[in-house]
Amino acid sequence: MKITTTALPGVLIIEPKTFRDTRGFFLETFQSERYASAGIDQPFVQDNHSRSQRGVLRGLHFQRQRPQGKLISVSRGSVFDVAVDIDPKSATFGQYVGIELNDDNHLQVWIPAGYAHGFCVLSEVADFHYKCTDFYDPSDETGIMWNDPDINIAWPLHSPLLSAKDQQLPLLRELK
Ligand SMILES: Cc1cn([C@H]2C[C@H](O)[C@@H](COP(=O)(O)OP(=O)(O)O[C@H]3O[C@H](C)C(=O)[C@H](O)[C@H]3O)O2)c(=O)[nH]c1=O
Repeated sequence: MKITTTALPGVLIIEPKTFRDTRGFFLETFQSERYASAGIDQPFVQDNHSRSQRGVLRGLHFQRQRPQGKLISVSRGSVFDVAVDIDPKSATFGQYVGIELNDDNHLQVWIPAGYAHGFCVLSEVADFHYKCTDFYDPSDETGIMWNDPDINIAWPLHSPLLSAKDQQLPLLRELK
């Protein structure tokens, strides 16, 4: 397993060891001791799976009182995954990292609690999986606009398919 740090504190890119043979491939998508040795040692309490069509963008979301750490992977298709530093006390406040995760590179991203997260779909369909360190609480969910000019994310698409909720998210500068 190869771990790469990013410009955002604690956000890691993980490349699990993939075993390929004439049948296909095998990889361990999570192993508690190995991931704990990389600093991913908070217990996971919920696994999520979303499927989206090409052009969908989900995000940018975060949780206010019970922020979730997320271990993200893609089992089908390709997405551009983004984490944004929304902590005004952070030296990297307002900065983001973005990376393509797909069913060929098998890359994963660890996003600690406290970051905003979103992704857009680059393939006909994408199956998106993430392990969370806290439970879902709809009353605790909020977010920021995908195309916030102060963050200026270089999304690889221009007119995403957004949920009604995501079309009305505030800008980072508007957060209280
Ligand atoms: C997130 C979530 C949603 N739901 C239900 C609530 C809605 O009826 C339906 C779709 O929810 P939503 O539109 O909020 O799903 P996404 O837009 O994929 O939200 C997620 O998108 C970005 C990428 C994230 O990182 C967050 O985990 C999360 O905000 O699933 C649940 O029952 N449990 C959950 O944990």
